Amino acid sequence: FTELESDQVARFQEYLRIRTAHPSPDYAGAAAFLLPYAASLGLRTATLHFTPCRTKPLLLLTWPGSDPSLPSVLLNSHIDSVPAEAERWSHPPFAAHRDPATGRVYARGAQDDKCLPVQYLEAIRGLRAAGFAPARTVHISLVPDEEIGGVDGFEKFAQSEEFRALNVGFMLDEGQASPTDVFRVFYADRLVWRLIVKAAGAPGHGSRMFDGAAVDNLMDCLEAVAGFREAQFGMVKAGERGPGEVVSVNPVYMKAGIPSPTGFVMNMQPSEAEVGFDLRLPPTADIEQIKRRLKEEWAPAHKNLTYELIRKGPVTDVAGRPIFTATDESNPWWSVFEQAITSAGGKLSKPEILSSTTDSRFVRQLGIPALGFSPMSNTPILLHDNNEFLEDKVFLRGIKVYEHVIRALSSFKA
Ligand code: MET
Ligand SMILES: [Zn+2]
Ligand SMILES: [Zn+2]
Repeated sequence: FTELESDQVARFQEYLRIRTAHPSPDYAGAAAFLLPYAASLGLRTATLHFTPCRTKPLLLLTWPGSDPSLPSVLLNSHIDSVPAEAERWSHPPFAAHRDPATGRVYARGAQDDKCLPVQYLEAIRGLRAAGFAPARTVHISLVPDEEIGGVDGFEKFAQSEEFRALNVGFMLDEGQASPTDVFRVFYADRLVWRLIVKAAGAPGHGSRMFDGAAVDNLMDCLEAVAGFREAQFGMVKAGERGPGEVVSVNPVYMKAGIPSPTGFVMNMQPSEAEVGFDLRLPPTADIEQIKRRLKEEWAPAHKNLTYELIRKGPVTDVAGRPIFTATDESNPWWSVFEQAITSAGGKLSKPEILSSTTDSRFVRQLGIPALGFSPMSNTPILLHDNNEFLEDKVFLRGIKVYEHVIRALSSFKA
């Protein structure tokens, strides 16, 4: 590595060591790292707040273009991460340990998505060093709370006067790693709902066999959901659909039992039980059909099951259409982006629907095109997983890719 490259990896590690994981993300620590970093590159910086407590800053970094009348380019990244089960990691999740043999940097957020701001900023450093000046203004937004739905983050930002004033023409946001050597790009996200099913039932002695116990009723629900899940997953396994093109429904928590000082009472059947599901739908999926299934098959009232289905975020754009960004000649930003990847020596896979969900949905809802892209090729998909890592060489290559991408997007004149 050159001295610059070693410094770039070191800055990535420094950012990863700031504990921005939920449930108590250190947003102040992240701001104290990112704002002076951006200022040292000559960017304008601003901090926005959308909560009265002002503990959830949204950082806005700006590289002014020579023609401010042109719509701007926005590069987004969320500051927060999901939690980590430290004892199950081979390296501590906030140490950002770099394995000298493989170059892997291990940390919560290494892929999702704390590589991005450092790559954006280092690409700008490279472009400035090369004497490049953008025609369009380039903004970087670093937002709180993406992992918990974005309610106090991008959702409020997208509705704000400050956002409108940016006159955003196109946004790039996080994508997902690619296990092969092509880069993946995403034109839509799945819609995210949370589903909670509660079962009631007759309590009784742990030894007694009877029908209609709460856990028994809940198991009927789980079985019905499992059948549906298997059919959806089957289409992915058979290669008929991409992982973003089916409905996923996965149990993420279960609650039942009567607590005792040593755990749970073993000889009583409880009168309540509960399960939470992460439910995701492709933008064109029929939610009414899912609701019918829920009422009739997954959580029928006659089995003493009740449910709550809560939508997280918008489902259609300003014109009432499913939220997605065009990846054909109708969207000039698409070809500029595609050509920039080629000029960087990269290859793109066929545009996909992201299986997870990002802040892009709030921008697409406004009718502004947005693509999900994280330049991580030859990398296993480890977001929200244990031992999340990104290889130093892959991280550094990403900086070069963004140099091409930012150069092209900010020079593009319609
Ligand atoms: C609950 S909104 C989405 C949060 C996160 N990005 C996910 O896809 O799980
Ligand atoms: Zn993310
Ligand atoms: Zn995530």
